[in-house]
Amino acid sequence: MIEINNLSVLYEGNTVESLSDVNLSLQKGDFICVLGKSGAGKSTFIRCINGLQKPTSGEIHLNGKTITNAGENQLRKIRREMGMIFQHFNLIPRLSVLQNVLTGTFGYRPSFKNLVGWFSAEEMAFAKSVIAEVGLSEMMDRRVEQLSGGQKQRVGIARAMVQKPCVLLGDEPVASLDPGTSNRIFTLLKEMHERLGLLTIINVHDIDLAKRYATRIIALKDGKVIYDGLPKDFTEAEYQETYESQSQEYYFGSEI
Ligand SMILES: Nc1ncnc2c1ncn2[C@@H]1O[C@H](COP(=O)(O)OP(=O)(O)OP(=O)(O)O)[C@@H](O)[C@H]1O
Repeated sequence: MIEINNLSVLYEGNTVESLSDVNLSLQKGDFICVLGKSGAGKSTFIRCINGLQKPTSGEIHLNGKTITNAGENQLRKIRREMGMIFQHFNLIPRLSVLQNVLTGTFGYRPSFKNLVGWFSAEEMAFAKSVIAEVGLSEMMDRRVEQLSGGQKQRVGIARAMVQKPCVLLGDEPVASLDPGTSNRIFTLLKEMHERLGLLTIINVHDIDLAKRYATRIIALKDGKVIYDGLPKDFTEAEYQETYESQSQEYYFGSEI
């Protein structure tokens, strides 16, 4: 589904690459958690996949279409297929839940319709059904600035789902949320992932979440892939290599 060949990124002014010769084949059905310590290249990786960051060299293909050298028009079409959720939600605070979710349809609409804010009955009905799926039907008309962090991320997920994506990308989507809320958001993401047969790729700092929900873990270190495999095989040795420190479990035993 997504093929990544020899991907490297050297930001202007840097002497060290932020991604270095990354080669991966990512398949429909993979629920991938990308791990790595701060600065390892996780955000750069996600930003390359959705075309926000041009690589210095290498290519990314989504279902045969090249993302990395696509022009604006082509990129817009490709981006429709990729829903994205963010750490800080990237919602419009003064707009309602429904209005925010409807912005997810913009990639499919002629721009004059976006300007006048006209939505078809079908678009409205679909947006409302997705809002129901994320459990926010009661709050449809509430401004998002009045919601909790977990509720805001549910709006973010609904906005991504309204795009009818085949790929869901998340750049630290639970980093601002408490552990219980993070778990509920991951449960929702996994349910959507399975029901819609997505490829899901999420950057996360929480190794427990990755081990509980991912079907595949990719670990980055200094811009290189140092682990690509099953969560169960990501053990203390892999943890230490990724984070250059020992896990809490190692210090306290497996009872914590
Ligand atoms: N726009 C930029 N210009 C220059 N260097 C950058 C830029 N964006 C990121 N970098 C550098 O690239 C490296 C990887 O950054 P990136 O944000 O991808 O890491 P990360 O793993 O997502 O980190 P974090 O977990 O802290 O978000 C870092 O050394 C960072 O300083």
